[in-house]
Amino acid sequence: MIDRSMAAATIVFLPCWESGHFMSMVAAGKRMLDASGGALSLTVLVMQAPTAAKAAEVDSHVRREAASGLDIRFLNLPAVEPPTGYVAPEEFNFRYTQLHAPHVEEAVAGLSSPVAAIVVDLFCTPLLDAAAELAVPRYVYFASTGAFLALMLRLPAFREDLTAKLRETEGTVHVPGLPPVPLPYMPACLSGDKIGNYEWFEDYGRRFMDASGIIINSSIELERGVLAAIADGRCVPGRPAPTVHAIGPVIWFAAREQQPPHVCVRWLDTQPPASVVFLCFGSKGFVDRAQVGEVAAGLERAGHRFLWVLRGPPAAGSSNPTDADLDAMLPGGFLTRTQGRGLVWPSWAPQKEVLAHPAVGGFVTHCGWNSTLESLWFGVPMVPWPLYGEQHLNAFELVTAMGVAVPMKSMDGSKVESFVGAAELEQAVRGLMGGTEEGRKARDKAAGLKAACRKAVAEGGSSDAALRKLVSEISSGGGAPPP
Ligand SMILES: COc1cc(-c2[o+]c3cc(O)cc([O-])c3cc2O[C@@H]2O[C@H](CO)[C@H](O)[C@H](O)[C@H]2O)cc(OC)c1O
Ligand SMILES: O=c1ccn([C@@H]2O[C@H](COP(=O)(O)OP(=O)(O)O)[C@@H](O)[C@H]2O)c(=O)[nH]1
Repeated sequence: MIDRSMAAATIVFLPCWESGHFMSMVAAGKRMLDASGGALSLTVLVMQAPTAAKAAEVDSHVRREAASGLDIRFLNLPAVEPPTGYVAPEEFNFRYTQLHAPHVEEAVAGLSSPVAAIVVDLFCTPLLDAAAELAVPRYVYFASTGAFLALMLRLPAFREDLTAKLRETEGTVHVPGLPPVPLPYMPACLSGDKIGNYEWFEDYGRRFMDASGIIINSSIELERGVLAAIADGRCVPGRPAPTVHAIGPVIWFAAREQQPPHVCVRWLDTQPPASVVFLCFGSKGFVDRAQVGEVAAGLERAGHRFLWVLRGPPAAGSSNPTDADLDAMLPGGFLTRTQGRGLVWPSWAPQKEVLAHPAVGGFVTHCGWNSTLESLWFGVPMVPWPLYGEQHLNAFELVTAMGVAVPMKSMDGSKVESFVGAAELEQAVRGLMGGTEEGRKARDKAAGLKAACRKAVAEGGSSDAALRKLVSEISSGGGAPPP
């Protein structure tokens, strides 16, 4: 039980430095604060990001959120020396995170408020050990899909089976709650020549079992099958998985009231309802010049209105795309030929405002989970173009389980090609914008999931109920004790 005579108990959050993870977790924390009705505060322990650019991004999030007036404290952890001699980003991330363990212990020991729970990002589970000594409930925040969680939970127990399967070039993998998943839809780090990263990923999955619960940015309505499979113990044989608290969609909106509308929004204001296809590929997405040519030709031939966020390759030492030089990247005459019916935006775009706009009728997306949830929140059907991470699995789920997306030919059946030809983009865009029965069905399904998402987080909805139960569990000190 938490001692009420002391300061409000605090939930300690340990987010990953990637913006999509960091902001998703802070937004979830705000919901937890709100649901606690003042019984809890939030302490965010901020690891210094491994690059200066990422550290600056995190810093700007922290400054903005710290000024929000909510009961959130941000504490910077001391910097650590980045590991060397790693072979994969997953290994780097694991080791870099783990190096923060003593700093986390020290920071938590120094807090003046009692600690009600510790919540770590899905890629920071090495830090669950640091929390073990404190005998408080410890949770994982999972900023991706239930399907990806089901797969990660399966990795340790099915090591032999799965590694053998993943080394093959054809076949399917059983992700409980999903139809059989063709191998090319496995997260990139688990397939082909990257299989050596299996053990790092397996370790993340194994550590999930040490948590008192897993808080996921999803909802029963979006992923009933996989969430039931996890709850029924179909992922880890002989041992129930921790309770999964599906509190999503968690989406964060920036306040822009004081600013004039963005150029993209002003352009959309001049377009007819549901007439524009939006193309945007997340915080990391860019394509090379050859691929740009195919996209341009595909859009020209499809004949629909479009808003295309086109970014340039990252500068040396960075993984973030740069603003694109449109004249250098686009085929000659493209902008003139498509004037009036297309806008190519070379920089960061206000994606949520774009998806919320009535003129937008479809979204060609890299299937990052935040982008996907934003699309569903506004009822916009998608064409998946997965790029990295778990996005191929997300794409499979959107097409096969949710029915809200129209696949490109390059993603049909058992193969996923990353290079997309003009003809297949043209065909998919035509379908998405209502030219095929498949596209019309995807639009209807997306409208249905829009309603379901909003119902889930409204008072009395499934995600709202899960959030309140979670917060009540944490504030009464009654979460399942860590094993
Ligand atoms: C966006 O920037 C980064 C993303 C990742 C990243 O890496 C990754 C690696 C894997 O082997 C498997 C993954 O599943 C995976 C996922 C992943 O993150 C993305 O997170 C987003 C939330 O911000 C979103 O949910 C996307 O769908 C995920 O793909 C790693 C990274 O650096 C370490 C990034 O900069
Ligand atoms: O031009 C852009 C590109 C991305 N985003 C936002 O950045 C996040 C991307 O997160 P996601 O999980 O989809 O992909 P990631 O960038 O992590 O791969 C989402 O909230 C998008 O709305 C945006 O606002 N403008």
